[in-house]
Amino acid sequence: MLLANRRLRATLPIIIAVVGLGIGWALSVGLSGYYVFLGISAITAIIAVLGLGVVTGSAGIIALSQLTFAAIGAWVVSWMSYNEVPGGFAVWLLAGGIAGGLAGILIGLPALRLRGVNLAVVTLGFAAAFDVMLVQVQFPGSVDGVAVERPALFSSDREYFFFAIIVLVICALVVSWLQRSRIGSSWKAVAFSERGTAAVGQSVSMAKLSAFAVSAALGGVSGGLLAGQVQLPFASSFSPIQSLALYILAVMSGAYLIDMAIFGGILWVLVPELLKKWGVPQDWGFVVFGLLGIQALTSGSNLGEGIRGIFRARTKKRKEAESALIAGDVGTSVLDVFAVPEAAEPVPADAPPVLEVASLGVQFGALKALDDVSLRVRPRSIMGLIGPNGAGKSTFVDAVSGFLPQHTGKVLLEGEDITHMNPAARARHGLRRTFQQDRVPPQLTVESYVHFVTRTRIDYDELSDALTFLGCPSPEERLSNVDVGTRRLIEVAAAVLAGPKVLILDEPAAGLSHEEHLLFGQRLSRIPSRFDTAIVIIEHDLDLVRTVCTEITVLDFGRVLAQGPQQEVLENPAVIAAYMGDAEMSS
Ligand SMILES: Nc1ncnc2c1ncn2[C@@H]1O[C@H](COP(=O)(O)OP(=O)(O)OP(=O)(O)O)[C@@H](O)[C@H]1O
Repeated sequence: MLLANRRLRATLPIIIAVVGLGIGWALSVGLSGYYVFLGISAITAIIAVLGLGVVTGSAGIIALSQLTFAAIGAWVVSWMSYNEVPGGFAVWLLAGGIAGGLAGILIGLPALRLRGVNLAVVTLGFAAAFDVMLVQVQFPGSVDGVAVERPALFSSDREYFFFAIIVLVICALVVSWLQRSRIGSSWKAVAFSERGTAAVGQSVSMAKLSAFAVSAALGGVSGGLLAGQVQLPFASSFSPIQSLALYILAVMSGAYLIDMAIFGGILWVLVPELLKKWGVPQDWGFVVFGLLGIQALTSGSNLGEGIRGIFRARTKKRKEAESALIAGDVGTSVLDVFAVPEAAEPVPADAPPVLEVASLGVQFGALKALDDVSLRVRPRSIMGLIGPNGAGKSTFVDAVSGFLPQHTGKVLLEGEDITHMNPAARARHGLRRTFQQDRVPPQLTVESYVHFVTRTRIDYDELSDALTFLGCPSPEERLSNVDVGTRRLIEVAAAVLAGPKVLILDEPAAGLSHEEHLLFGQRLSRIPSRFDTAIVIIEHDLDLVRTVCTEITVLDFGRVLAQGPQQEVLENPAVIAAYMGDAEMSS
């Protein structure tokens, strides 16, 4: 049943594409001439909105120049048609898309440094500047009235409508595939947390630039298609105000969902048409889109999420009822379910450390947050890093994982100096970390998140076993449906499954109940031998530290107060004094 569902989900885009083509063909022969024209306009808008769904909806980047990329695509197609470049319309369209994509990368470069309003200003400024230039330069052929040549097989309006449907289906399939791929996950991750993205070895710049490139390429294709539709394109079709309205439409509809991008593109054509029918100037359409956008931004949701929320709530209720029935039959301990074999060889006592930190120092202004901190982590060991609030534990994790490059001292991973690597490179080398705050992008499913973090596809059964062992929900579960405590467990599970040499966990059990804490401890203590991973855990709950840690390092005021085997450290009078007043210490 599960397998059948998974297969259906994998082939669903193809089935929908075939059905879409069928409907498109039926519409191309059934609609009257004017509606065919409107249909083509809707398709060009849908493709542009699909692009915005990638850059804004998925990657969370404000981009207000989508129709400028469309203008670039239209210009390239017009120029190639005017100069009779061999290959025909399909090749010109592809070239228009590539030109749009390249322009997107250029405009995306500032996005690596800018955010929010500043980025909005840059993209809108680019749109305005290009608009002025376009009015001067004009589209090739527009002055002497040389029309863009449509594809030979699709030269009539009806045929061109079907051609546009084919292009839309291809674009939607590509977007659907990208959204499900690791690169699509990186867009959603970067929208949620740049630090979280870098911590799993994904370049933040690459995630942002690829989103810009794909989005702008779709803009280019949309413009190229429009050039073939109108055959004599004009600058007024690509004005910055229209880009702005299209952006609002994408935000309002939730255009990272393909069906909602289609809905948004249809609205783009439908609203002005209705206004025209009612005798209202069509420009009032922008006001309508603006109001819908304000509603979406103030409510913090969009139409697509709203509709899906209703369906998900129903499915959740049904699943809860089903699992309540099944729960009575389960007798096996979750700890027994896991099938991954134990790592074979025990670690020799004189094995070199897998992580060595030497004389680490971090200064914030006058404050020495870390001062000459050194530690060595043995392979497959669990080291507890403890200390009072403000002792420097999180600063230590940030420095070791590369998020505080201004630190002094050295970090060696299996003897290799990684001090000068950025966080993503350190992660790829096998030093992974989790965060005190939730950094798990809620738009993903558990499976796609694990795929994103591990950078590889894990066999479904193996993944399910590992998730069960770590107390996580099933691979299909959406992260937006689980509570923060569980999301943090999933973060740990994914990091473990990435097979790091060293995994640093920053208060991983925060948000769990006391019983869950203890169960988590039991699970955690089995990870090093099963996954051949060493763990450094920051934890305030000394019960958990006692349960899982073989070695402990205590930080106080940024310095190492004590270090060594668990019992020895916890009985150290200086450590007890540092924790004085902390009831947990004496328990
Ligand atoms: N970005 C920063 N700028 C200035 N001071 C900072 C910064 N980050 C941390 N500090 C200071 O550095 C010291 C160490 O902070 P850190 O968060 O590492 O402690 P911690 O041991 O993790 O505390 P907690 O257990 O409360 O998380 C604190 O005095 C903190 O105020």
